[in-house]
Amino acid sequence: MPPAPPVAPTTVARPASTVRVLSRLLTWARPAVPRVVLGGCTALGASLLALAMPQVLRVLINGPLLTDGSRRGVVLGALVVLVVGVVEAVLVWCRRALILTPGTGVEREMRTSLFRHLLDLPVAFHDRWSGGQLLSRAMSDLGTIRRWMVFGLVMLVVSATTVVVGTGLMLATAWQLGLVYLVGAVPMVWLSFRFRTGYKDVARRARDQAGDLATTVEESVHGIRVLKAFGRGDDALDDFVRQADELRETEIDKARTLSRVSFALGALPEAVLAVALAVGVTLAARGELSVGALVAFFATAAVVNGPVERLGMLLAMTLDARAATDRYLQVMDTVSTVSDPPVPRPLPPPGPRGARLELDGVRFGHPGRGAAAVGATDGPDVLAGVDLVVEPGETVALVGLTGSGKTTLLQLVPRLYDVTAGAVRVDGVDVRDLTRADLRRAVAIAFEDPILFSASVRENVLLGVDGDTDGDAADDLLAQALDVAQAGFVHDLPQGVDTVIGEEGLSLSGGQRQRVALARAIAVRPRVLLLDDPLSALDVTTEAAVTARLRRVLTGTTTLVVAHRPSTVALADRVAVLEDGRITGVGTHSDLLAHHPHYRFVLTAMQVEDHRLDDALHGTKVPR
Ligand SMILES: Nc1ncnc2c1ncn2[C@@H]1O[C@H](COP(=O)(O)OP(=O)(O)OP(=O)(O)O)[C@@H](O)[C@H]1O
Repeated sequence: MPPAPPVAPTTVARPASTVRVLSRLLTWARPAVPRVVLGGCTALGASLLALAMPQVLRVLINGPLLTDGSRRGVVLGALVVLVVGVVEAVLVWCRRALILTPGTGVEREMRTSLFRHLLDLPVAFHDRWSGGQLLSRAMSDLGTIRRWMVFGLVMLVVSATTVVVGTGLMLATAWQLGLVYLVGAVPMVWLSFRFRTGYKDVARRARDQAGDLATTVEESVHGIRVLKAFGRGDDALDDFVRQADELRETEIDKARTLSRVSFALGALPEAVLAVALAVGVTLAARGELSVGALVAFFATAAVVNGPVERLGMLLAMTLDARAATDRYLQVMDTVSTVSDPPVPRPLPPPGPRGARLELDGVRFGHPGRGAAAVGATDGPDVLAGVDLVVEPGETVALVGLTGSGKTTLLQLVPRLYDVTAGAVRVDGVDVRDLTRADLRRAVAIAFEDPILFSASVRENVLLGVDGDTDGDAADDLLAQALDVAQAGFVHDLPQGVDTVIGEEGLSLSGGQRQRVALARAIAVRPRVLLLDDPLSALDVTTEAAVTARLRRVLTGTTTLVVAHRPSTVALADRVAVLEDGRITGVGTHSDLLAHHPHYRFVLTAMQVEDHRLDDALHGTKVPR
């Protein structure tokens, strides 16, 4: 069963007012403003023309119709109505044509900015944010913002203006009836205000729950093999249904809140008009109001009532857009703590034997899940003062018990995380003083769990190689990297190195994926190669062959390798023991074996694990 998705952490204090939040969309929407404003003007023009119609009616009724019965006047009036109607239709079409394209442009721009920012944010951010929450921000939240921008915003402005102008016209046409309408508007304004407060929170809750649901789908699909293998499909379904029910409840809550206000905004104007009708007819009967004015008042009220009834729906769209914008800005406002220095330092020219790697008093603790800020280090120190030097061209194996921090230490070198104290230096330069591009050209890492992309073997292996490397040089790098990583099997794939190896390389075996991932690190020809037990899925013979080739070919590379097996340790020049967050011993395998009790303990644990795997493979009972 997939773990419950974490609640997305809040990373910045968010502005409270809806106008302020939505106005920040201008950062991306600025190029679209002229067309949106023009579209809004045409929509407003159409709406004002609709309001003009009753005035034409009034003139017609009070003039040619009721007084002299002139046919010419009636025909003229009818022509005016026709022209006004046609112009109104043209204006509505213009609004749609003007606003459609810029809306999609803004959505695209915002989506690209979000993706760029996600790529820039440090691993610590991605540790704490679930994929579904980010996916729902990139897709449905941005869709909501686009719809609001091209329809909700424009129609809200147009409707509000129509209501104000229309009420003014009603007052001018028949002030007594206008006053009745104004009195009726007071509860409508109050209701709208109450609606705003209630709907805002529920709109945000629905979006967060939709993000959690997306996370559950993503995790379940990702872990489908585990769910099936352990027969936990029903549990996963139960979990999904529970979350889907929660979301449904929230959506119903939203719909109820909206329908209450929509009902009130639909019924109240009608009730007010009923009162106005009674008053109006009485006044007309007494001769205090002309029939033309009475008809014009009600025709205007009919035009105004449409926007009033729509106000609830438009307010709901606005509050949905606010919730979506809040969620979008929550990510965009997160400042990347791992960034390039203002004045970067260059690396000295590479030496013939690789770089000197130095860890000096390095401390680091993973920020706890749900921490308030990416840079927060409220977790305990995993590394509590690591001192280690790997000389140029040297291969050092890093050993320690499970969870001692070996992977964490490796990840500090290419700045996947930044140290909280101390420094990591490559050829004497603090990695934080280098641009990330320079650093990642100098340092390459191969992980134990190799992530391959849905692309050809060639693209996967050359991922870290400079894009402007010419074709032949890239082919050489590819061939050599595949050779060193003993990944010759790729030539037997249907299209050789051009075979697309499927989503995350799932069509390859674990050992094959590891070798392609290792080739990817080697192809960079880095000064420092970091291997996080990247050969764990290989048999001992292939591992020995790979390591021997590595040592022969990568003479200009300094290697730090996390070792989980005695066979990996044996291939290193020196071994460093990580214990309680510190390096407590560095030396050759035999030195440490003789003098370092913790090393002996770790090695014994490795051997037991190795035998257990071996026995398991050969069907022998494993003593515990
Ligand atoms: N992303 C993370 N967020 C929070 N804690 C983490 C994270 N990654 C690792 N840890 C914690 O840091 C500690 C060190 O983990 P690390 O993976 O570095 O150990 P390791 O020595 O490589 O373990 P192993 O030998 O099992 O691979 C562990 O207690 C682990 O739970």
